[in-house]
Amino acid sequence: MKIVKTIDEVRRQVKEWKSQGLSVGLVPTMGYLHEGHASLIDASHRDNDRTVVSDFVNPMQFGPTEDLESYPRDIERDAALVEEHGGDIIFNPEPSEMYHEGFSSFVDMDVLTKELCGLSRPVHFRGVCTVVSKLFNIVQPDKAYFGKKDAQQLAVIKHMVDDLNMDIEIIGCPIVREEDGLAKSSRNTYLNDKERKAALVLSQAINICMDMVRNGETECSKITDAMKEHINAEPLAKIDYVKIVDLATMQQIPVIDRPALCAIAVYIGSTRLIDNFFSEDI
Ligand SMILES: Nc1ncnc2c1ncn2[C@@H]1O[C@H](COP(=O)(O)OP(=O)(O)OP(=O)(O)O)[C@@H](O)[C@H]1O
Ligand SMILES: CC(C)(CO)[C@@H](O)C(=O)[O-]
Ligand code: BAL
Repeated sequence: MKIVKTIDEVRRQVKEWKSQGLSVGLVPTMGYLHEGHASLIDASHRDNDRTVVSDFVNPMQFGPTEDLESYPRDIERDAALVEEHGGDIIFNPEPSEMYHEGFSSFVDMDVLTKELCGLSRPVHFRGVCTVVSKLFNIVQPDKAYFGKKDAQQLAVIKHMVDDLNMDIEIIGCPIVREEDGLAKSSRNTYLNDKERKAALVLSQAINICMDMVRNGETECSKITDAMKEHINAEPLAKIDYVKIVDLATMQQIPVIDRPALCAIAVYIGSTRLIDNFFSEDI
C-alpha cells in the first residue's frame, strides 16, 4: 500500500494497472477514516482488482466560517486502515497539487444543490462537484463508491455523471452506525461527552420517521413535525433542517408518493451533523 502525493504518480500507476487489464475502484474521502469509510473500501476491494482511496480535505467545499482548519487529519492512521481493508493506494495531495496557481475552472449544478445542505452551505456542492470531477479525471476509475450518509452528495454525483456523460459507475453504500445508532462521521470527534449523548436525537428522529412510514403514514408534515418535536426536546440540539424530498430532484414534497429521502441536519453545540433515510430502503 502506497501513499501517493502527486497526480502524475497516480496516473502512472493506474495506466500500468489498466495496461494489465485490471479494473479500478475509487473511494473519495476527506480522511480521518472510520468504519463508514472502511465499508466503502471493502465494497471497492470486492468489486475491483485495484482500489484507490483519495484522502484530501478539499478547501473548495468549505464556506468561509466552516471548519476547514480544525477538520481532523491523521494520514498514518488512515494508511493503516486502507491497507487493512485491501486498498492499494492512498492519494493524499497537498491543496497546491489539486489547485495550481491560476486555477479557475469549476463544475456546478442547479436544482439538486439548491435544497437541504446546499441551502445552508451555498458553496459546498460546487466544491464537491469540482473536486470529484478532478478525481475522476485523475484516476479514471471503473466504479466510484459514496456513502448514503451524505445522501444529497450521492444524488448530486450520480446526476453529474449522467449530465456530463462520465463513464463511471457510482455505487451508493449503506450508512454505518455506532452501536447506539449515531451515524459514524469524522465530525463526531468534535463532540464532548454530553454532546455525544445529545447527538442520539438524530438517529432517534430518523427512527421516528421510519416507524411512521412503516405504519403507512405518507403526509410529510406529520412526519417532520414528530421528528422536530423530538429533536427540539434536547436542549443541546438546534435544527438546521428536517425535510422530506423527492429523491430524484431533492425538492420538498407534501406526500410520500414516490421514492423519497428524509434528510436532517442538526447542530449539537457547534457541531453540524447529518442523517437520513431513503423511503426505498424500508
Ligand atoms: N457512517 C457512514 N456510513 C457510510 N458511508 C459513510 C459514513 N460516513 C462517511 N461515509 C462516506 O465516506 C465518504 C467520505 O466522507 P467523509 O470523508 O466526508 O467522511 P465523514 O465521516 O462523512 O466526514 P464528515 O464528518 O465530514 O461528514 C463519503 O462518501 C461519505 O458518505
Ligand atoms: C466526496 C468528497 C471526498 C469530496 O471532497 C467529500 O465531500 C466527502 O468526503 O464526502
Ligand atoms: N462528507 C461531506 C464532506 C463535508 O461535509 O464537507
